[in-house]
Amino acid sequence: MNSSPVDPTTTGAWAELSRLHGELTVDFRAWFADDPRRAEDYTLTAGDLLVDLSKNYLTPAVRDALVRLGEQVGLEARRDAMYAGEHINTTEDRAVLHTALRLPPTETLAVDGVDVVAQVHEVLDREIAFAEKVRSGEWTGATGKPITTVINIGIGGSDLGPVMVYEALKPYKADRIECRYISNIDPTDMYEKTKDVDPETVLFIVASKTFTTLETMTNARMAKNWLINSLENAGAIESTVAAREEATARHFVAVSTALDKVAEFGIDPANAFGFWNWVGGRYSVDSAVGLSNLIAIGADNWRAFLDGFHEMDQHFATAPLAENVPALMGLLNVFYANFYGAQSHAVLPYSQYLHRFPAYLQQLTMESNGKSTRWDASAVVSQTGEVFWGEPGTNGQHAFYQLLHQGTRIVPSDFIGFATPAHALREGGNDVHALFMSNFFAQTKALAFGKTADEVRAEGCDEAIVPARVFSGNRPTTSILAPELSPRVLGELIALYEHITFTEGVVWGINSFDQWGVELGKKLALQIAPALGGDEQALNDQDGSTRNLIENYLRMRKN
Ligand SMILES: O=P(O)(O)OC[C@H]1O[C@](O)(CO)[C@@H](O)[C@@H]1O
Repeated sequence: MNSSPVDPTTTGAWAELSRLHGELTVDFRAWFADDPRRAEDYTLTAGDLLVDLSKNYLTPAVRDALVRLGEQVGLEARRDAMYAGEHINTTEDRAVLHTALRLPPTETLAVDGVDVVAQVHEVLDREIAFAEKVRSGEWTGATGKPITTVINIGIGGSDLGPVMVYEALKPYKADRIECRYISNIDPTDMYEKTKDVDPETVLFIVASKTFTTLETMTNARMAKNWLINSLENAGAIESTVAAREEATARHFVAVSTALDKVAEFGIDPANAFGFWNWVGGRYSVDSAVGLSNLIAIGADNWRAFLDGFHEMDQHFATAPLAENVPALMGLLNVFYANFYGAQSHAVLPYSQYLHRFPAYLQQLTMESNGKSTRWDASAVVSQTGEVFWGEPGTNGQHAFYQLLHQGTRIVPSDFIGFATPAHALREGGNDVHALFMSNFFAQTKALAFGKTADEVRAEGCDEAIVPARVFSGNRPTTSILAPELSPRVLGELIALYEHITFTEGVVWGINSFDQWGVELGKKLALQIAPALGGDEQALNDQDGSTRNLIENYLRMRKN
């Protein structure tokens, strides 16, 4: 399975797409007028998601060619290899099995001789038991008070997923529990998140796959000092080693694949929740990394969340490519990136609760596919990766949509909306959610169909500014609609983008599961840190620009 990837540019499908790209005149007005069934024909479902692809550069011939591209690069075989636990993460010689995190307990999946489903459910059951104790108040801090604040300390995949899910599922969370997230090594993050916290009722979750990440371990040590000092200064615990150990055990738990390092940190192994090296950090929110979310929303909602992932996993595994939503969306992204020169992709959730979804997707997509090397170590043969970005509607409309509507670049955009809001407020007799969703539909309509010069003129516009008020239209969007933003639907959405990312990676021949590109900066930071502490040699070892910057930094610094 890890033999050289197919060079996509040599496939018949690529040649066909190239030909179609050259011939195709995208004209959504004409395409919809000529084909009354277009909307239906290109609207698919996956789980609870209705996905309207009709405002994309799809014709029957393009769709066929995209499907053939998937076939010719071996998308289905590689997907099956991933699901079966083959070591498709070549540079780390690992299986890639986030899909096993959501398999029902009735399934089995032997990987390297071990049933991973049994392992997953053993940890899940322990997590659920722990979360229920915290939620019920049975789990108390060192002074006997129930936990009211959960602070997750982690970064990257050990933070972005949990924050995003916490924000997205706030309507499902227990009232008496608040979760906070400390990720940045900027000490102000720690300061702001702890300054008003009662140390007697806080629980820290140290989440780190490796348990070596500089930011997380530094913040975890700071949190431990803060906790012990705060409790001692308040006279809440004795100033003894035993009291400190007891306080650490009551107020700290860990999530990691490196349980030996968790014990070294002083966290009771009984309060550590493991996962496995076959779960990539950015694919880990549905592992124990989501413990803060499980505590917030409870076991039933958490199971529904996992069911949503599984539903999408099954769709990706079984739907024919022509109806396979993640596969088609991934293949379309390749079409835009490689044939239309699209460099970025907007994700525009029409839900304030999804305000961290684009940030979460940035790590998922860009850490996965921002690569120049293929899985057999050869150089890539086409542009790879897309810059994912976005903000919730309607905020984005008043910020960057100008570029989407009238800019010179093509920015394929995914609109995500929900039929029923968590809070159906009204204003002046109006249903505000309906007003909100009217904007969703209006934007996708405007992007697709634009406004001609004649239409502008018909409004009596001064001829001199007609060109500035023309909208070209023909800007591609995908509309994703779901009944409501429930735990299950959120699981489906996350898995959808995981599989879109995978699909793109397979076409480009990329190992989407390593992240060597983040290593160099991490190492250099460790070499540079002594220079900021006054080490002359370390300063002199730097290049001219870095040395100059550090000298200026030291001059400006007040303390
Ligand atoms: O969970 P860990 O091991 O602390 O790693 C945090 C993050 O750091 C990275 O390794 C690199 O940024 C991410 O892939 C990962 O999600």
